[in-house]
Amino acid sequence: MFDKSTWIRLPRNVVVGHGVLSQTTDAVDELHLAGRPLVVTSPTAREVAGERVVEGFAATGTEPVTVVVEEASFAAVERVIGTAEAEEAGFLVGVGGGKPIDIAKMASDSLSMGFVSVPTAASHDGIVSGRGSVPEGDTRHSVAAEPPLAVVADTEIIADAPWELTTAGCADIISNYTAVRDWRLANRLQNVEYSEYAGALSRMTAEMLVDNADSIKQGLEESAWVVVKALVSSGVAMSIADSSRPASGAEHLFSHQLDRIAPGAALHGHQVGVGSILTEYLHTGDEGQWRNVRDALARIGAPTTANGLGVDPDDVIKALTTAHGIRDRYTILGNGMNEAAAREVARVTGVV
Ligand SMILES: NC(=O)C1=CN([C@@H]2O[C@H](COP(=O)(O)OP(=O)(O)OC[C@H]3O[C@@H](n4cnc5c(N)ncnc54)[C@H](OP(=O)(O)O)[C@@H]3O)[C@@H](O)[C@H]2O)C=CC1
Ligand SMILES: O=C(CO)COP(=O)(O)O
Ligand SMILES: [Zn+2]
Repeated sequence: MFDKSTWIRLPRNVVVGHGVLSQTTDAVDELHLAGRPLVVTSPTAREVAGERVVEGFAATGTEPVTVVVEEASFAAVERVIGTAEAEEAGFLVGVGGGKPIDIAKMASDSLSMGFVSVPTAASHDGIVSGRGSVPEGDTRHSVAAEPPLAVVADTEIIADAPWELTTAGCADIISNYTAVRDWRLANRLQNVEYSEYAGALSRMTAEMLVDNADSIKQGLEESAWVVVKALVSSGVAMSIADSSRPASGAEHLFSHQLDRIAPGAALHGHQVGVGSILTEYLHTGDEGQWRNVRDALARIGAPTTANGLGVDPDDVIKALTTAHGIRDRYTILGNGMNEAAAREVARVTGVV
C-alpha cells in the first residue's frame, strides 16, 4: 500500500520591491487575519522599519503591540509569548534580521497564530523558512516554527542596510552547495530522508546566485532584489524538506560552534561561508571545487579566512574539531576531526 504523505507550508504572499513596506497592511489584509498585530523586532530594525510597520497598522485602526528582542534564545521566545498582549493578539509580525524573525516565528508557533515576515536585511535564508535556529547550552536546535503567511521585503530598506549584511546572505546561500552534499551523504550512509526536489532547488539557488555574482554590487538596489529572491528560494527548499537540511550542513555546525567559542565575532552568513570552503575540501579533496566556493565568496566580498572573520585561528580549529557534537545531524565531519587534520584543511584552503 502506498502510504507516503507530505505537507508543504509555503507563504501565500511574497511582496518584494522598492518601498513595499507601506504595502504590509495590504499583504496582511489579503490574508483575512483577525485581531491586533504583535510586532516582534530588534533595536535597529525597529528604527529602520518596525516603527513604520506599527504606524501603518495604526492607520488602519488596528493598534499593534511591539516587543523588542535582542537575542535568539528560548528565553526571548518565552518573553514574547508571556506578554499580556500576546494572548490578545491575532497574529505576529517579525521585523528585522534573522534573530527577531526566528523569535517571531517560534512564538507564533507556540501561540498558534499566523506569522508575517518583514526582513530588514538580506543576511540569512530564514526569511521564509518554517524553522527556528536557537542555541541552548552545548547544543544548537533547529526547531519547527510557524512559516510565514506573507513576506514583505522592501529592497529600499535592505539596500540601505550595511553591505556586509548582504554579503552574509550571499554566503548563507553559497553554503547550500556543501549543505546538500552533507544531506546526500547522510542519506547514503544513515538512510536520512532526502528530497530530490528540495536538494535540487537548494543547489540551483546557489548556482543562480553565483552566476549573478557580477550584478551583486554595493549601492545597487538591484543586488538586494537578486539576493532576496535567492533567500526566498532557499527558504522554500527548507519548507519543502520540512527541515533545514537543504541549507544547513557541517558548515552550519562549524558556524554554530564559532558562535559559542567566539560570540559576536562575525555574522552567521560569513561564518557558514568560511565553513563551506573547509567542508567542500573535506567532501571532494578537489582543489578546483573548494576554490570555486572560495572564489564565489571572494567575488561578492564575503570573508574567506579566519582573519577576514575577525576570529582567532585557534578558535577556527577548535570549532572544526568540536562541531560534529553540537547536534545529532550526520555530516562529512562524521565522528569528528582530530586537531592535526583540522589544521591541515585550514592550512591547505588558506582559511588560517
Ligand atoms: N531559521 C532559519 O532558517 C535561519 C535562521 N538563521 C538565524 O538568523 C540569525 C542570523 O541572522 P542575522 O540577520 O545575521 O542576525 P541579526 O538578526 O542579529 O542581524 C544582524 C545585525 O544586523 C542588524 N540589522 C538588521 N537590519 C538592519 C538594517 N536594515 N540596518 C542596519 N542594521 C541592521 C541587527 O541589528 P539589531 O539587532 O540592532 O536590529 C544586527 O546587529 C542567526 O541566529 C541564524 O541562526 C539564519 C538562517 C536561516
Ligand atoms: O541557518 C540555517 C540555514 O541557512 C539553518 O540553521 P539551523 O540548521 O541551525 O536551523
Ligand atoms: Zn544559515
